[in-house]
Amino acid sequence: MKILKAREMAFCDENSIKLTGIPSLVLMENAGRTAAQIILEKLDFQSAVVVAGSGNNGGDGLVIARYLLLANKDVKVYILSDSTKKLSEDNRKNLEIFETFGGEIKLLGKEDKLIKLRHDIKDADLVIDAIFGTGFKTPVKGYREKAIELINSFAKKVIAVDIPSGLSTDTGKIEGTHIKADLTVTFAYPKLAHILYPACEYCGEVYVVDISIDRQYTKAVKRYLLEPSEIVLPERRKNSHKYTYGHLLVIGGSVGKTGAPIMASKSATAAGSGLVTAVVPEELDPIFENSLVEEMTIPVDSEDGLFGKKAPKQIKNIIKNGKFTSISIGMGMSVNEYTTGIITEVLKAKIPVVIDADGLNNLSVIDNYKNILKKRKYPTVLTPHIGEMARLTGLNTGEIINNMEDVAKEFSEETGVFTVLKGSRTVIATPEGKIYYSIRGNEGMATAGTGDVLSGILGTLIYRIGVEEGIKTGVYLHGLAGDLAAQQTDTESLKATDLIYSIPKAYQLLKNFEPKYYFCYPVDLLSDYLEKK
Ligand SMILES: NC(=O)C1=CN([C@@H]2O[C@H](COP(=O)(O)OP(=O)(O)OC[C@H]3O[C@@H](n4cnc5c(N)ncnc54)[C@H](O)[C@@H]3O)[C@@H](O)[C@H]2O)[C@@H](O)CC1
Ligand SMILES: [K+]
Repeated sequence: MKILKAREMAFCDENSIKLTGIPSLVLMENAGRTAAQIILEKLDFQSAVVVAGSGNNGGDGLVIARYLLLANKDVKVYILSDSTKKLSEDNRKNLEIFETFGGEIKLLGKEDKLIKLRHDIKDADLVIDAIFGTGFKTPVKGYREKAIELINSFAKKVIAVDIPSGLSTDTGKIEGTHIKADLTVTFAYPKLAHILYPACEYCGEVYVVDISIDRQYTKAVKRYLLEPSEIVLPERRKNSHKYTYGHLLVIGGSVGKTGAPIMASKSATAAGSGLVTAVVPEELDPIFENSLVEEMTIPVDSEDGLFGKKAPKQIKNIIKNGKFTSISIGMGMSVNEYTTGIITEVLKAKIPVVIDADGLNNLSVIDNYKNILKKRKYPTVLTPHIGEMARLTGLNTGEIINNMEDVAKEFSEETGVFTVLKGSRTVIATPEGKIYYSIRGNEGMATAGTGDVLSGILGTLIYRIGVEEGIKTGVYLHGLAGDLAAQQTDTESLKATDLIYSIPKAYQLLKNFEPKYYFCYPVDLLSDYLEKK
């Protein structure tokens, strides 16, 4: 499913109304009725206060209020405006319909009625926040801000219509007072604020409902949420052998950092590589031999436990003479002139390459590395975290954190590589400008080695199912393995090897996943599966 920005949603709404001919009141009716249905289904309550703004979000709130009234709930409606003349046309129309159905509204256009609002919020089982939606412009001030504060302080449960009021649709940033919701019902598509941290933490569980907008008007949007129903899985054929499933070359390791390539190699086997070979510094080979059972090693020249002078040429020959199907390089390889030479050789390989960790640090010290990437004719995947991206681009970490999507997109478009920019919400950018987000993963994965696990998974899957699908599935599988591992332990104690052991279960969950939602579905389609321990 796509993830939209406010203007992309508005463009789609406007064109659906103008060109497809669906009346705006029908869209609003669909939005409000389906939201009411979710509220009635999910929550046990008798009384509700609807706090509505003057725009179309408020109009949705009035439709919800009508359906709650029809369901025999006690409904009180506050409109945050001093005059019905200031309401949007569809809002006013729904206000009139609500009154015709016997509903009562209170106009709250200045601070004088806040005490009454506070009293009603305290009395009610839940509050419906329909103050601002996608038309919100920060900041919120005056009595509206106070109303939001009252809701946050006294409501037993808060349901946000479209987006918690006070959050900006297009970013994860928090810029002022905003609603803290327990549940959000949004329309047609999720928006960035529902997905990105920290804003998404204030949305509660997010449901997306279809309101009959015409989706042809979002064709230009190339930003997607990875979904279990769309994930492509590798397949095993009965009549096959290990070479059918690829031979991944893992290159990495140095004294003190042997675990990194070991975890990448083991993850590759768990992700379905037919064969895995780790190229490692010779002096450390016994350590690798000891830990890697199913995986092979090729020791190359080393000095003081680091890749040595002859290593680049040896690796060049290994790649040339072996029948490898992809390479994952960088984990724990350290940075010196020889390792830089190794990266240069690897970039000449005529197979897909995943570069992570020190591989990226080596890359960033190569003059003109962007040109080398641009000229490379075979798929390249870079998996930087924010610090590595800062070294690659020269941007400071703050600039990257605040513009993850744009930074990844520009980098991929400029260099022709696939970028997996890792963070609390990993962003994938393709050379053609597509963006993918995954909502899988958790804070427990902010621990050493989880990146090495991702390198091994990606190295395997970009061969098994193609580069773009391999990255999408790999990132999702990695996050899901983390979520499953977190259920077995505590997020404090989660460790990278737990992820490797959870890969089989993650595969099974994805293989057995059956989408059962139409018109209305949670953003996290696996939430039911993951809650069950
Ligand atoms: N046809 C459509 O476009 C549809 C829109 N829908 C709803 O309409 C919403 C968007 O409606 P609107 O564009 O009318 O915008 P909103 O209802 O989100 O809010 C805009 C209103 O609030 C005011 N406002 C914005 N920021 C403010 C601030 N900081 N302080 C005080 N006032 C502020 C604006 O002047 C305007 O009156 C969506 O979120 C959704 O809930 C749905 O009904 C589905 C159909
Ligand atoms: K809202």
